[in-house]
Amino acid sequence: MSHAWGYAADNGPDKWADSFPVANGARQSPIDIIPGASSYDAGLKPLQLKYDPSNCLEILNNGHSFQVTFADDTDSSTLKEGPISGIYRLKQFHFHWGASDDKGSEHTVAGTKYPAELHLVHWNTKYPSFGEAASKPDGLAVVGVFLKIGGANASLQKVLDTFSDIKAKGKQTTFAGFDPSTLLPGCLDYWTYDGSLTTPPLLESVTWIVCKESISVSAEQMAKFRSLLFSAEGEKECCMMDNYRPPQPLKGRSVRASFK
Ligand SMILES: O=C(O)Cc1ccc(OCc2ccccc2)cc1
Ligand SMILES: [Zn+2]
Repeated sequence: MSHAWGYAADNGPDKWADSFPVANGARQSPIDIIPGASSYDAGLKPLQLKYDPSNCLEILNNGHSFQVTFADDTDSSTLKEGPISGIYRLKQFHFHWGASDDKGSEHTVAGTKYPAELHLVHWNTKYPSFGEAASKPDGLAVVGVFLKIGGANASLQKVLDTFSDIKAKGKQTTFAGFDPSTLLPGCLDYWTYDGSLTTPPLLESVTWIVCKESISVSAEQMAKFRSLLFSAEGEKECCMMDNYRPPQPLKGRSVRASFK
């Protein structure tokens, strides 16, 4: 791929293997989760998520999604327990979504697509930094949460209210004091499997933790997601939507469930 990766026909998921051969690797993400084929593991612990809103720094349009970035120089916003060992620090969260409400999530559940999926990205503090951790098989842990059309989500609205400041690629603005735990479902039952980043460089370093329960988003709020741009200021406007990779081959991996 001579030009940067994206989600269009000429630089999208079907083309990523040209520049990132690991795209055809043994532990790629996302996957289609088939509940009946997952195995309940009584040894899986409940997730221990503790986030400090004062770590929330800014929100950025990176041209692929928007992301909310956190200070990760201390253990004040962490993921522990669940399927992982040790302490993983929250680095950022972002979303993937569709052009319409019938698609947009990366993981699917027995073929069902959700309109969007939230990813909370954490890195293993046994490594010195996110960048170092991202290249290790146990380096990252991403909590995935499905968004389902329903009532408006007041917590999500705080994020959407910043969009006028970050409409174009490369725009960022201060976003302080946001508590990401307000975006989590009430029940933290999950599926877990070994996978990868779902965007280039597609590194096979992610322990995926996908919540069974979704959070709500209104159709009007989903329309707001689609008002962001893939394009930078001064470029031909291209609305940000369908920024999801489709499910990848399981290649013999097992998916464990924390619930019966
Ligand atoms: O949640 C996902 O989509 C996986 C994912 C998680 C983190 C992420 O960070 C970008 C990045 C990671 C490693 C190296 C360069 C860039 C990129 C993708
Ligand atoms: Zn993601």
